[in-house]
Amino acid sequence: MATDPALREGAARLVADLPPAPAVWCSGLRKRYGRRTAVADVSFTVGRGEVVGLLGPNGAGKTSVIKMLLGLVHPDGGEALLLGRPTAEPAARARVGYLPELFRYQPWLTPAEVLALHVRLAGLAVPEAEQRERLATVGLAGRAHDRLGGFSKGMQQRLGLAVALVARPELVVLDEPTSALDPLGRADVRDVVLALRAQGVAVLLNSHLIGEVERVCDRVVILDRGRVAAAGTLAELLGQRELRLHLTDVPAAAAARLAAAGPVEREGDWYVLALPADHDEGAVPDLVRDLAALGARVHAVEPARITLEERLLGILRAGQSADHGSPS
Ligand SMILES: Nc1ncnc2c1ncn2[C@@H]1O[C@H](COP(=O)(O)OP(=O)(O)OP(=O)(O)O)[C@@H](O)[C@H]1O
Repeated sequence: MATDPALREGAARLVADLPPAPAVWCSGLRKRYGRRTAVADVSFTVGRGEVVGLLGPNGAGKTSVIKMLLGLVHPDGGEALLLGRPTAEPAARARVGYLPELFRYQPWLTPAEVLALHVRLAGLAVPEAEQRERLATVGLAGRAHDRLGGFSKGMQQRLGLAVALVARPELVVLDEPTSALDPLGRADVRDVVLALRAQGVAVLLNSHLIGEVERVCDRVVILDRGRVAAAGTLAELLGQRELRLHLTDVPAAAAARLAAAGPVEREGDWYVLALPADHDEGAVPDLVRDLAALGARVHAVEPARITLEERLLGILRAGQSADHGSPS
């Protein structure tokens, strides 16, 4: 069938004007190893320039999902696209940097040689100065020409991060990037992730260090037994803000005023009030004024918010008790 060149051009313009495909898109991913289901049903998206944390207990399926996304493990079901291309296409992975959970580089090579090798494998021309910069980013500038045989685990992990960054990726997948790092190294990785986001590079981060995820991630996907147990922005997941009040001599009218403000839990003289998500700015000062006017003695008022760790534990425990309660 002959196609009209004007029509073809118009279609090409339309496609060029579309927003870029997400960095990661997956739907209904499934994987079994023998009789064990590692991944039952996983769908999520990582937008361009977005930092998404993958959380979950041991064996939840995080590494299996990452390997399916990268085309290293063949899924039994579902679909995945990397930067808009099917993961099975090698071209899909050309602009993806990956730091695997377990890896070992050849001990006779130097960091400079490892980076040069990965640049060649990626088929890119990255100048040596830029490769040296990547080593400096991960704190290995002074060790560029030392043999890896004498490197500590943490230094190898730093090199792994440099490898993931060297070929100018548009998406970086980090599987437990800080497991061997000291606190300074962890802070360095945080800075690297934030710098990547500032450059518009998307990051998928699998880490058991929840505080780390809470500090750098825009969104979190929580996996439990091969399924997405919860997903959302930190504001969505941790949305409920709490107010801790230290009160004594609380008359019934003040207790009623407090209860009218939202659900309250009492621990001795401390009252923990869950503020409604849509509370306005005046709600807290109005409450404190009313409590005092009604005769309560107000010793302290502290804002509080549940941590991601508390939320994660709540989700996982709720999943467990739902399972125990359901008929088998
Ligand atoms: N190659 C494999 N062969 C057999 N079983 C596997 C294989 N890889 C993973 N599994 C199983 O699949 C399940 C999910 O494992 P996976 O490594 O994806 O979990 P994870 O969430 O990354 O765990 P962790 O936090 O401990 O690294 C586990 O029960 C694991 O034993």
